[in-house]
Amino acid sequence: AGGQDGEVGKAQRAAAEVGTEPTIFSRIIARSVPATILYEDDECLVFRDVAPQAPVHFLVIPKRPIPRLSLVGPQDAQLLGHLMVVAARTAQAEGLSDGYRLVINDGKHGAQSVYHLHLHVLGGRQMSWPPG
Ligand SMILES: CCNC(=O)OC[C@H]1O[C@@H](n2cnc3c(=O)[nH]c(N)nc32)[C@H](O)[C@@H]1O
Repeated sequence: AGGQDGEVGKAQRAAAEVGTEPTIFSRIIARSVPATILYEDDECLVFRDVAPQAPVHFLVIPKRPIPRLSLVGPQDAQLLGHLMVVAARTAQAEGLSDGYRLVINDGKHGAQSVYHLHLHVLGGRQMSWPPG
């Protein structure tokens, strides 16, 4: 969805509000907003994307509300590694044996629209390259 009201437009508006208030993902963690949850532990939550861009499309998020990847430091390495291991294990559980796309969008040019760090896992169809 192009233009100002598409994901990129949403991303540009969201970029202006980074870290000002809790995101929708904090509400999903708190269960005050519903989501189809695939996995949870002390450090992270995995749930299906509300607007799937592939037959399988889920998000892996840390419970700590890190706004975006460009803000992480060495102290986050263990957590970031955990998110990737959980992404891989959940992809396997979702039957993505033919492979999948793992995406982290950072900031305006990355079309990030929710400023709570999240890993996208998309699978179940042939992905293209380069990404748009
Ligand atoms: C567009 C890529 N850049 C990005 O930042 O992705 C954010 C991702 O979060 C998804 N999403 C937004 N609100 C909700 C919600 O209430 N519930 C769920 N289950 N997913 C949501 C949205 O569809 C997008 O893929």
